[in-house]
Amino acid sequence: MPKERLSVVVTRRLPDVVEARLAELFDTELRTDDTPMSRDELIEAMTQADVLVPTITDQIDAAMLAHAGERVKLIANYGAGVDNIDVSTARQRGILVSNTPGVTTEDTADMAMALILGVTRRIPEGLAVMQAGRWEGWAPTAFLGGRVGGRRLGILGMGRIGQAVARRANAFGMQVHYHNRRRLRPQVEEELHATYWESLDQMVSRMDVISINCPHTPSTFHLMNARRLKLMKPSAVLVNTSRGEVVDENALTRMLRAGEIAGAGLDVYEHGTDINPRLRDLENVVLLPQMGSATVEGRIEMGEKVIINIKTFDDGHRPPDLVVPSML
Ligand SMILES: O=CC(=O)O
Repeated sequence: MPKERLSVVVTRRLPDVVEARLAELFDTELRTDDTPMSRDELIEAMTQADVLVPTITDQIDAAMLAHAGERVKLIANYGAGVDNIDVSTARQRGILVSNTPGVTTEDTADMAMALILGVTRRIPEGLAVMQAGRWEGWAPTAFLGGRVGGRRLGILGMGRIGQAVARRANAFGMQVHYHNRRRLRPQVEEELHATYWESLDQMVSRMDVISINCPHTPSTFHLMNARRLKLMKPSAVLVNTSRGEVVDENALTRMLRAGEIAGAGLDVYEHGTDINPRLRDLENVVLLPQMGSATVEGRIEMGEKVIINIKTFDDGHRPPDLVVPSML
């Protein structure tokens, strides 16, 4: 008897090629409109399918997993960060969780660098002047930013993305420093010309630019709290392409407004789209709508990862990108 096809529910629209391949391989229910599923729809999907493919904006908490019943066996997250899923509870209930690491590393690092350049070289201010037709020509003292080369960059979280940011920063002549739970191997440190700081406080107080590249976990929530933000030099800039929850957004906003920090480049926010309105009208801030991993290539590769994880599971093996609580 032929094996029954695995049933898969996808919570959001994905790139066409990814949806087509999912539909070819599995008994797949695709989303027809590009709105997020409600809490009830997510629970229902888990009661009806073997595999749920959520995205990073679908919150899957313990209560939902408790309502999900016995059906769902794998949550194949379309995204590298899994802070949207209660991985420990899933594990306890025998549900596997996989993610899509690696494929968005370079794109996200590009965006971190773009934000560093955007803030220090005042790109949005220049763009706004051009778009308003207010440019009065070159002037020796107009739009003066800071030179990126020679600045000290402190990378908070030296995983794949942090290291990719370090490589770019080296190419721009920045001095690379980092703080991480684990120190890199000496050879990798040397390759990246990166100086390790055991004390995050000390690193923060000495850097010109801080780039946040750690995941959001209970231990990184508000790692950049008001006290630590106050340690930053008044001339320093903060860039975040990771998760908004790592930074106390209200404290950051207050300090930016008071001129206690020179600028910020943000791609992520503590409360999703509910951004502190006092951040929006600041000139020394570059705000992006969480587009760090938004490349055509990256989003297709994320889909390929999801498919490989499901297919491997379907074949009776351990999905290659299994997330276990001890990793978090
Ligand atoms: O933010 C994007 C991701 O976690 O993949």
